[in-house]
Amino acid sequence: MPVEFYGDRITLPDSDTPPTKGASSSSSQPHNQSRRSSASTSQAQPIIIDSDDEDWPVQTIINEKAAQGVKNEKSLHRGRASGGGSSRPLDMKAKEALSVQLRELDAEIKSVEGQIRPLQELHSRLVSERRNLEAQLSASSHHPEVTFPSSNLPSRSGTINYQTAEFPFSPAVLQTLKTTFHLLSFRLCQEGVINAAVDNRDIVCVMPTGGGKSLTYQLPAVMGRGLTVVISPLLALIWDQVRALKEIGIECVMMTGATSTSEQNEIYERMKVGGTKHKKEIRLCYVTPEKVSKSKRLISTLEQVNLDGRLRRFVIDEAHCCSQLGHDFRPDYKKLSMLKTLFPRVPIQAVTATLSSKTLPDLLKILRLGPITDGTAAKTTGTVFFSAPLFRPNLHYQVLSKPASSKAAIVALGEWIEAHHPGQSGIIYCLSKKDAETVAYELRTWSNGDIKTGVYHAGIDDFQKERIHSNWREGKVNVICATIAFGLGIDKGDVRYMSKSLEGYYQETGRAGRDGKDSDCVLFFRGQDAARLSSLVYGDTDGSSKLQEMVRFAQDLRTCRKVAFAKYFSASAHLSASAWDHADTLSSSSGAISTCGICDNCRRSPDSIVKRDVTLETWKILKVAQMVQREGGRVTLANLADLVRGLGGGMFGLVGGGEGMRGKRKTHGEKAQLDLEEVGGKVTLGKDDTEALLIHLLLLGYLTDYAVNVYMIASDTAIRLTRLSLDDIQAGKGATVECTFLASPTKKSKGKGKMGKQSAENGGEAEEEDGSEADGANGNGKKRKTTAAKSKGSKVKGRKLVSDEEGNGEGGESGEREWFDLDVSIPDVSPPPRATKARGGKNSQSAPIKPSAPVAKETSTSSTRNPSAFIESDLEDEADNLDEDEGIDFHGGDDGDSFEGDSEAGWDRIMNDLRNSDSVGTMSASKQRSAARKGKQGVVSIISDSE
Ligand SMILES: Nc1ncnc2c1ncn2[C@@H]1O[C@H](COP(=O)(O)OP(=O)(O)OP(=O)(O)O)[C@@H](O)[C@H]1O
Repeated sequence: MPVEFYGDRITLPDSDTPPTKGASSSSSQPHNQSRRSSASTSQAQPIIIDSDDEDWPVQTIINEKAAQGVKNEKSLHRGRASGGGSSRPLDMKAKEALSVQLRELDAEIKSVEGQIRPLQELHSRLVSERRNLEAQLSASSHHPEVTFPSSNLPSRSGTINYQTAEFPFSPAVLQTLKTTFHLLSFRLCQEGVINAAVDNRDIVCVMPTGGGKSLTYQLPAVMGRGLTVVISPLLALIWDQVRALKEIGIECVMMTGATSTSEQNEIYERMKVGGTKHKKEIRLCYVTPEKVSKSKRLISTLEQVNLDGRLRRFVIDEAHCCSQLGHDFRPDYKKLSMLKTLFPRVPIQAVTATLSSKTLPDLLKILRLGPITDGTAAKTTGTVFFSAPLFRPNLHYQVLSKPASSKAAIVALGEWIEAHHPGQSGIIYCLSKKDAETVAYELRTWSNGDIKTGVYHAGIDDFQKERIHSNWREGKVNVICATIAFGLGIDKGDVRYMSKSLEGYYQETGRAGRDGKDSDCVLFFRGQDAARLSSLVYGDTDGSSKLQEMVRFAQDLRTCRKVAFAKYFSASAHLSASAWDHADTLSSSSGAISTCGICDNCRRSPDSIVKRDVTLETWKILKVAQMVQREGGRVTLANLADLVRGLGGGMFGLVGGGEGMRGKRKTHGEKAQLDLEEVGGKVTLGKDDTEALLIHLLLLGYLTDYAVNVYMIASDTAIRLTRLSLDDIQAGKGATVECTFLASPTKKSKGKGKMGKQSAENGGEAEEEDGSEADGANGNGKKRKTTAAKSKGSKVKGRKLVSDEEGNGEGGESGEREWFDLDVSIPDVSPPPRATKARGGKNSQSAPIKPSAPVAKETSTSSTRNPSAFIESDLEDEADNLDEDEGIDFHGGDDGDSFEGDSEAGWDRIMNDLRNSDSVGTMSASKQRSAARKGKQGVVSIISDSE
């Protein structure tokens, strides 16, 4: 009679009485009797052990007779002797007796383990031998349905070059590529990785996003018998891959939290049995890391498959998620270290596109992999390492300046899409779920429905996600407005258009141009975004430093984007800078890298940017920041930009309880006023340039931020300049600070004289600091002229421009502001805004981009290039990131412009539309409440609802 053991209870399944917790048996029989009968009569019957698996009952089958019967019997007797199962408090003697029994049991378990181990080893050896024999047989019969041995003998040097087609199994590999995957040739290091996989090696493979990593494990998986388990982080990725594999007739399954119990039962059964006459063997099983770490049933099934010699390989996709040092750490990935412990002989293949030098050793340690060995000269032991050029020459990177107002940003976005990729596929990555929803709605409204948008983020339920995903695939939706939840793994060939980190940005842009055709990756960026992003990365390991690099990338008007990526990712020889150019592996340590010739900075006209001496402006900014600090105030980046430019009457907010320089205690919400004459007058840079300079000073370390990186203060470094007087600075004393700005065509046409000693330089590094600490004159011995003096003429001209173009010709502050907002130029690839749709807003700001010669490869025009793109967008002002409930002072958006969603009616309209729309996802209830609350309060403040 079978006995079921439910955790701490034993029941007789055919008993009438259901088992009750704590009781040894639910039957009327005495415990002893039931247990004895179970032990004595259930030979060769399974004991079913329930586990704590969350999703379904877990059953580990143990053959009582073969393995544990005697031991179980013993332990049952022990339990009986000690009154196990009783809830009576135990006296000292009984406790001691139990402890003794426990120790005995431990000793016995240890001894049994000792006996099992040699058997397990023997089993693995036999399985391996069997594979060898099978392979030899297959080599002679040329039958592709086999597994392959490590049959490529090392060369004389004792190493193996996997990147060749000289293996006994190479013909079968090529045949599978063509007949099963319908592909003609390999890309990048695919062939090497596949060879190493067929050779049963542990592998780490770093290939660019969209480079074709999937094939490197899918192809070996369909050669020969056995099951390959792919651990992948995202449902969207899993759906996509399983769908694609099924389309080409490969037996694959997925097991996620959404898989029903009956489906799972069937899958487990099929896994255990392998191939039968009626059902083909499952070749690939996709699971989430959560499933692996939580499901004992899955693990026990895999153990059985392994014992049967059919567990071929574990693939860990997006393997960088294992490491806390990576940009996307996931705790369940870390638990994958158990794989090598439980399945020491099953090879592991870790694949990723973004693996930094710091992450690689950590990854090896977590996955318990051996030291790496180069795939082109691999030792016979260790983990074979492959990497491929990480730069994809079909991706055209571009950073566009995001207009200050949300509405203008939508207009810029919409115009860009319609100009370059009308009616085609794209993804707009947004910073938060709310952003994604708002952008989707606004874009669709702005375009009168021409741009069909959909929303995809973690708050959308699985059913809707699937629907949006398939609508997008079928072209019913052109543009998905998404958070990174839509990012990893989405494989739609014709995505053309588009963070918190460059790794994330690289991943996101990797969705574009996966069919190999030219595509655009556009980052809409504004300095204020940095503050908003800062609060989102707060708490992330290295979050701030990663964000700094992202901001540096976005601000950089000179460095080739490919070089910038390479610099960032190439901190070690493992991922050398040249890895962006060549299919190098570990052996490469050369730092040489060519420019891409196709990004905005490569194509930028040399005279469209100017490098200016901004030491005086820097001094003023730092002085103002110090004055605000001394007064007990606090300013955001936008506030500080306004303050130094003399806007808002020099007012700034104070923190409650502080004591200002006038010795008076401040009340929360109180404001103070700044006298800019104390610092020699205002900074006369335009709004955008001032913001750019503030970010530049943040990157140089003169300014720093605090309170979740929202407020700006002068750093300790600031003293290098602020210790000097205005006269000293004007006399050219102290360090020189330079910054590169976009040049306006208007200013340029007025001649270099107006720029003073500003120089327009092309190429080389972006902004740099002279670094001279000498208190004497500048290097050129001349006095430092102020930008104010230099640009005075232009300023007046600017006001006139405003007057001419917008008919509001007012001077003063707003005139200045408008003039600087006119300090923009539309990339000459853009068409003029459409006159038919009376849409407000300014055009996106960018230096004129003209194809510059020589260009590495011919760049397509918008008409010939595959028409769609990948856009990174954040449409909220930094104030939007703050919650008024947090008691943080802020001064609202500096443009006074807000979404319609800021009013209750506006939100209602958005939500109704979102609900009724076929192409746009719905908004969560919490968001609705939040929106309504904000509407009532009339405050431009939106709770950050990031992923
Ligand atoms: N050898 C090849 N020839 C032609 N197309 C290929 C080849 N290998 C892969 N592809 C195609 O390239 C696209 C991207 O491949 P895949 O999804 O494997 O990329 P990936 O490296 O996993 O990207 P990601 O890291 O972004 O998930 C797919 O559409 C795939 O069919």
